[in-house]
Amino acid sequence: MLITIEGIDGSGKSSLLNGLKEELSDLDVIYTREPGSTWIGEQVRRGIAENIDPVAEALLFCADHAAHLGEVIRPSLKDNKIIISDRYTDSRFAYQAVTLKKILPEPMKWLKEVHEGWTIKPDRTFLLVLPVEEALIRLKKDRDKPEHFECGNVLEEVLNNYLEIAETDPERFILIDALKNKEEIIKFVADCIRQMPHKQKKYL
Ligand SMILES: Nc1ncnc2c1ncn2[C@@H]1O[C@H](COP(=O)(O)OP(=O)(O)O)[C@@H](O)[C@H]1O
Ligand SMILES: Cc1cn([C@H]2C[C@H](O)[C@@H](COP(=O)(O)OP(=O)(O)O)O2)c(=O)[nH]c1=O
Repeated sequence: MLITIEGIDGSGKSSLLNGLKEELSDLDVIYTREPGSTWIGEQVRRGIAENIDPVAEALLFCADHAAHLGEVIRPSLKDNKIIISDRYTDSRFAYQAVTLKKILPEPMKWLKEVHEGWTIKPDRTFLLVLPVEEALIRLKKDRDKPEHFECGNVLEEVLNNYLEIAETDPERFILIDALKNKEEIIKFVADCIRQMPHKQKKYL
């Protein structure tokens, strides 16, 4: 079972994941993230830090996703594990549709085509919905957070993309009001995960 957590920078994804580790400690869960912790993930972070060409950056994120699928997602699904990923494909759809906007005529269409045929769709996605101004306040408090997208306008567009994507797939998405307190959010998501039917599926 593949569960993903999405939202703009500072929306509380890492906090939620950490909380779930405790709340779901009796379950055998694989926690993972994109960009990943492999050498490709390191190159993605380097690309972000050095503000590289947006197409190069988008393709690095895709390469990282391919490695993530090969190294973590597919093997864990084969073992019938519960996987919870901090960011996944929707991050590309939400963020790169903005960064590629001035380069490609239809970035979202391009991004969907690039992923077609090899990615694996999550069973459930929790989207933390937080107003950009609150995210910026939270991020300012965290000095160690990347500042790549700490520009309100970009995050505003990213948030809108997320909401549009969620609208097209209401069965997969659960929207969370990220203004609620951490404990309440963690408890709600943990309960949702416990209630999900965990059936054996066949994956490539
Ligand atoms: N529900 C919440 N209410 C208030 N502050 C929060 C909440 N969730 C997270 N935070 C704080 O906001 C900041 C960013 O949270 P974080 O989990 O790192 O977000 P992300 O991983 O999405 O960037 C951290 O200082 C965190 O403690
Ligand atoms: C996975 C992914 C992340 N990103 C961006 C979102 C973040 O600004 C940055 C780093 O991600 P991350 O380390 O998850 O940052 P945060 O914890 O603040 O959300 O990379 C993309 O633009 N596209 C992607 O496909």
